[in-house]
Amino acid sequence: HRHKFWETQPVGQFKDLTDTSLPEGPIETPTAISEVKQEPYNLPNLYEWVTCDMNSEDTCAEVYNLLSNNYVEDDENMFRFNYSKEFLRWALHPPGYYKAWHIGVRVKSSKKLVAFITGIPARIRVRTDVVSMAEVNFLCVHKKLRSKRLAPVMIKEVTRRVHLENIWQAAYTAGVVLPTPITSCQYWHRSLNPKKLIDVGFSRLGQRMTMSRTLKLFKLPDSPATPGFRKLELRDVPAVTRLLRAYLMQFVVAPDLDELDVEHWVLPKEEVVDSYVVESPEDHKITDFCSFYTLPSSILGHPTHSILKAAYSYYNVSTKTPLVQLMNDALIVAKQKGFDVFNALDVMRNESFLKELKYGPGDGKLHYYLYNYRIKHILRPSELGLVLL
Ligand SMILES: COc1cccc(CC(=N)NC(=O)c2cccnc2OC2CCNCC2)c1
Repeated sequence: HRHKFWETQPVGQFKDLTDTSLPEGPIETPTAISEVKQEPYNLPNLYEWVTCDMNSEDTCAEVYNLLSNNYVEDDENMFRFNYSKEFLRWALHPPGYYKAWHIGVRVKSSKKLVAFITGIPARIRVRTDVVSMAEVNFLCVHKKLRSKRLAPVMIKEVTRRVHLENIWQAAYTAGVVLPTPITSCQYWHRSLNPKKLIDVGFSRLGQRMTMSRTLKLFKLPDSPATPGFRKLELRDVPAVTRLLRAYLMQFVVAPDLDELDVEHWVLPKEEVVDSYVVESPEDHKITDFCSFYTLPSSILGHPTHSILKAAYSYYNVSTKTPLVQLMNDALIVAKQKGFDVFNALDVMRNESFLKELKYGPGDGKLHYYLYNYRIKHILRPSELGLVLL
């Protein structure tokens, strides 16, 4: 009824939540690859599958335009994610990626791209179990093709192609509740450019607050406070990998990142991802690290502003600098770079700095899911060490 499709899938079902006899781990056992459906699922007649080569400028532009006009909007339909082409190429080309997992649907006659879904390979640890998974993302169906039940067949097709690579689990997020979240995170926003945020309706002037009082409230210093705070460089990757691996061990679910992963995911990339280290002035050791990714949103129907420049907290590790000070330095450099807002989920240890750094709660939740992997108890957001793009 409500979840006609998801009730047919190997995911935690709501009815099983109370059945504590069910073991933690894979729900269905892997099959031989020869057992996996060899041909693509059937699409409605007018449409055909296409593999999207994101290294092709034309294809990347088609994907960009589809997402820019049809991807996720906020609950009030005032903003829509506007992932850049550079960001999409970065997000979809991590070490070991499969081009076949970048799946499009075209109209046979016009060749117009009308739907998209992607997977990338990732090693995700669940407690002590490191599992090869697909991170599924960017599911998008053109606004004019909604309710044609295209999403279920796209999910089945990406699952089939993931199975063909002998991978049987996946991780994904959604703004809606599906069977069954492993955790549900609250998102928070820290104003950097409060005047613009109020102009475009992202924020409202607090009660008993004037604009000048609001500007003062969110004002930040011109430069970071922490001595040794600097941009991450290639030479820092081994040290940051050690720092990050040790830090992520405390969480129940977290990526198992090696140096190549860290180099791909956190080496600074203009307008895509920014990352900073704290190099101790005494002994030049890397003691802390913070990072955020660039995900602008289109502002729908505003007369003078068209883009909201948003930074999203990514991975942050503090071993010497207090996390709150490290994250305030992240706000300072984000403001210097012209971001309007800095977003964070209440995952990992983020709860410890959100209120102190004047984040306000967002009006929605981001739910995390595992495919074909049952966990015994729903996690607290602070037990989650995984940030998806
Ligand atoms: C401000 O523009 C928006 C445009 C579309 C949706 C939303 C609300 C929203 N759904 N936000 C999030 O999902 C979110 C809030 C904080 C941190 N990460 C987030 O989502 C990330 C991770 C999941 N994939 C999308 C980006 C806001």
